[in-house]
Amino acid sequence: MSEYRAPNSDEKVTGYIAHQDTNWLSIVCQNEVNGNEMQTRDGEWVLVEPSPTSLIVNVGNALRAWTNDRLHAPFHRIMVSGHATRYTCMLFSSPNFMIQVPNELVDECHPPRFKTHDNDDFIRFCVSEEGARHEDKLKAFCGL
Ligand SMILES: O=C(O)CCC(=O)C(=O)O
Ligand SMILES: [Fe+2]
Repeated sequence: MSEYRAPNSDEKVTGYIAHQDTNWLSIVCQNEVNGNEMQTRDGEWVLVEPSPTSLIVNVGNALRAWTNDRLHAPFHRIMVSGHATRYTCMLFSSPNFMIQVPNELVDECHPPRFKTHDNDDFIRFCVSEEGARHEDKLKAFCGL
């Protein structure tokens, strides 16, 4: 669970800086207080506004690697404003095994994008000083 305190102002403040998830999939349920913004491939920030009965399902870098970059792991950030505290409940699924691009996803138009790697090593890289220096941590860690 996460709690994002209400800033009690109309101005948007950062609750969580822009990042890509390291895992396979993230499933997020929020208490009807918006704040999750996703970046499109064109660099535009879009507010995610799920219905009260919807969940946000987000692709992380592990699934991006396994699909040879075909699934996009969007940068996202949490921006909050107003007087309501935002709560989210999240489920992260994270593979703790080797990630190898399947042959079926490699062809002339889609050359291999990532070296076979242990996802635990990738997570360690993400939280290291070296990892912190890179915006696209997956590419920096195992990009081809
Ligand atoms: O609170 C949210 O909507 C998502 C939080 C998030 O992006 C994360 O914990 O990785
Ligand atoms: Fe996230």
